[in-house]
Amino acid sequence: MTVATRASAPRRHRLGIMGGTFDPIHHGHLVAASEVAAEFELDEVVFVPTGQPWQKSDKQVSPAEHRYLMTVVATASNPRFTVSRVDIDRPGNTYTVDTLRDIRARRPDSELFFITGADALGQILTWKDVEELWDLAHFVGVTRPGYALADLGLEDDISLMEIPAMAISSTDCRDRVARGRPVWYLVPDGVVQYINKHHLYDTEGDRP
Ligand SMILES: Nc1ncnc2c1ncn2[C@@H]1O[C@H](COP(=O)(O)OP(=O)(O)OP(=O)(O)O)[C@@H](O)[C@H]1O
Ligand SMILES: O=C(O)c1ccc[n+]([C@@H]2O[C@H](COP(=O)([O-])O)[C@@H](O)[C@H]2O)c1
Repeated sequence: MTVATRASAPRRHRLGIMGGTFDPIHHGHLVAASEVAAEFELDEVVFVPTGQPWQKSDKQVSPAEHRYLMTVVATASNPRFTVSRVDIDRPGNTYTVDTLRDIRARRPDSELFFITGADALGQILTWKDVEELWDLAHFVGVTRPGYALADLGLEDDISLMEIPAMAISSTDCRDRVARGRPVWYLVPDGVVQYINKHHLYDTEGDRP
């Protein structure tokens, strides 16, 4: 006798995407990715350094290769963390709609989760082609000290999540290096060494 069995659909690969300028990457970014990965049972989180962050065009941003390599150094010890060059290899301004299309094209079998901090989430309605984003990925907004988690009325498309408060910003890390203050324990050790080796941010000639 043969027994008919219904094949259950295989679980789709769950891919988190942590986009950022990462100038430099710090422990706030890493904790956010780790917390969302645990909560949403993600198989992988890909960190995507921006190419040209158009909403930071009034600020000086370090060369993309430095930001990319610091991201590689920072994530190397976590087997579930990877880094993508899609945004830095695409010419022109970086838009998340392009990031998500490119990653979907490369990873068609994955379910995508885009991770943003409360400050970025508060700006999301100003992003290019925002209405297309919800079809490309599920968005997860995480808490960040100093910013309120905006309720955008998009609860079907955006999950909000409280994470351990890490009062760290890349701006503060850059300012610290410029003033000769340490960034040990704010950024991974390898990133401290990378900043030191390449003299990033030390406009006054001081080292981290
Ligand atoms: N301490 C933090 N806690 C939670 N999320 C964060 C934290 N720092 C950054 N993020 C989030 O990580 C993403 C990338 O941030 P980004 O690379 O711009 O870092 P940043 O510290 O905000 O940099 P800058 O100070 O230069 O603006 C954004 O979604 C941002 O909201
Ligand atoms: O798509 C947009 O128009 C857009 C505008 C601003 C920021 N983003 C994305 O938001 C993420 C965080 O950006 P940032 O500038 O806070 O580092 C990063 O992946 C950016 O590409 C995207």
